[in-house]
Amino acid sequence: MKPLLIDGAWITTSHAEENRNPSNTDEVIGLYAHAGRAETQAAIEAARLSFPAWAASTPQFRFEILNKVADELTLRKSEIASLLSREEGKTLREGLQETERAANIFRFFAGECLRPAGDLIPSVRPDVSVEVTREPLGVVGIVTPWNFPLAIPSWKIAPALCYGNTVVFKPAELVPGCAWVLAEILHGTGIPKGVFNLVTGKGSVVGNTMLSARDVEAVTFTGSQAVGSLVAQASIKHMRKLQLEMGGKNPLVVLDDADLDLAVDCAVDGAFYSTGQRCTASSRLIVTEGIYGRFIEKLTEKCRGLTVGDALDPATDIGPVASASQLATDIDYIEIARAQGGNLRCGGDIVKGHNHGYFLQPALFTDTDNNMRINREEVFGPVASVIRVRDYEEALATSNDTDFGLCSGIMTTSLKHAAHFRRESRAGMVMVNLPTAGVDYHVPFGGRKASSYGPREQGRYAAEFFSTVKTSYIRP
Ligand SMILES: NC(=O)C1=CN([C@@H]2O[C@H](COP(=O)(O)OP(=O)(O)OC[C@H]3O[C@@H](n4cnc5c(N)ncnc54)[C@H](OP(=O)(O)O)[C@@H]3O)[C@@H](O)[C@H]2O)C=CC1
Ligand SMILES: O=C(O)CCC(=O)C(=O)O
Repeated sequence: MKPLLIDGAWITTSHAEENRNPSNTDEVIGLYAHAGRAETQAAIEAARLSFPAWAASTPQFRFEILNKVADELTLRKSEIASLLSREEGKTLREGLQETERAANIFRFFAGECLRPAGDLIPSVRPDVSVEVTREPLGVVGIVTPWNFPLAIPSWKIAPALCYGNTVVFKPAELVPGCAWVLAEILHGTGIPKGVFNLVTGKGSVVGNTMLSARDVEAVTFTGSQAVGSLVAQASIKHMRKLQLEMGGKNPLVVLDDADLDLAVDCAVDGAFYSTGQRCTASSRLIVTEGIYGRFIEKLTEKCRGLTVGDALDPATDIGPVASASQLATDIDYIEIARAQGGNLRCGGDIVKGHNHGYFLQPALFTDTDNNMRINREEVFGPVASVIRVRDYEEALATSNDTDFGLCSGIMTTSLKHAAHFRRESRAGMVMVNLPTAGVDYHVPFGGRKASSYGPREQGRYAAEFFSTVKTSYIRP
């Protein structure tokens, strides 16, 4: 059994669960301890007790710890990427990219430990100066989803530790393996005991215990809207600092003047790579009349050419869906879209001959309108739909007509339209002539409306969530 990490010690439990490879469900990857209430409370207590010393540690010490994690992730990237692909179903190429991204995130925040923070401001009063400093929050609870089992934990754990907080980390039940490797690496750096704690287990047990604990000063969560709102309700009782990253229904607008090949490539990448299981996925393709026919033809041809298969097979373009329940959700939405009048142009079938994995041929719908459920609700699978519009104005209005606001994109050679879209799109991130998915690791990440709540993640903006500001008035 792979144990929990609490207060610097590996702890086994009376209950453990196995995880399996979604490319081949006969393959058991490992057996992982499931924490109960008592273990979760012990992890929170360890994080509370270790906080003062970690908060007071030198930036150089924290820099060295985070840098060692980056080095180790880089050194072990092939092994870790292969585990990621076996556990979550991303292709090996995508697994390697995610592992490199995690290493870069730790390296970035190692550097952040050493960068100046704060301001010295003259007061409006004579002989007084104002010093604005940043301080850590305390114990931070980290709750993550399964779709980026290494990168999302990294972009929460690295800044939490960088700014002097201690951590209790609860990964998604589906992907304990990547979380465990991250814990093993952190432990191996010589990080003081209790500063980083791993509690694998159920959201309803570990997550709930974390949310009801007074000593958890802040919670950062990525996952579904349904669980996000539970996290918010539980946290508000404690007036706890909160950061939520939830779903998206991201539009990719394709205008008449777009480079056709580039538009098709970006649509395929954004909609279907990583099996469409990205909150930044381009699930709504909004296409103007003049390019519609040519775009659909090329896109359909390209979709038909995608190879769905085992995540570790180098010939695979699209790995399996991550779980049986996600596959059932995808199939449900395909049926709903059909029933509401969508035309299933290609894909949408379970791939034959792969009985031991969750393989779905990417589904492309045409003849949909923005009011259909397929265009209003997040599917989180390899399912995309095309909405035909008259012109740029209708495309912009349609792209903004959504409850979500994570990411948006436009394919055009018109500087005027690109600039207007960048300004008027009501999303946290805007892409011009790029897929909506696939973001940099050193710049702010997050959205608007139902997609996100609280300060942005990643880059220097992460300081807004993971630290608090103190304003001191000083008369010598
Ligand atoms: N905007 C974004 O950045 C992203 C959004 N998502 C969204 O996440 C969804 C898929 O991820 P998924 O992991 O299934 O999402 P969930 O919301 O089901 O789970 C996210 C995390 O919350 C935990 N959790 C579940 N119940 C509770 C609870 N009562 N209290 C505290 N924690 C709990 C889960 O644990 P357990 O696994 O044990 O249930 C998991 O660790 C998609 O629908 C997508 O919309 C995903 C990735 C990124
Ligand atoms: O598109 C990306 O690079 C990031 C996506 C993401 O964070 C997510 O799907 O959870």
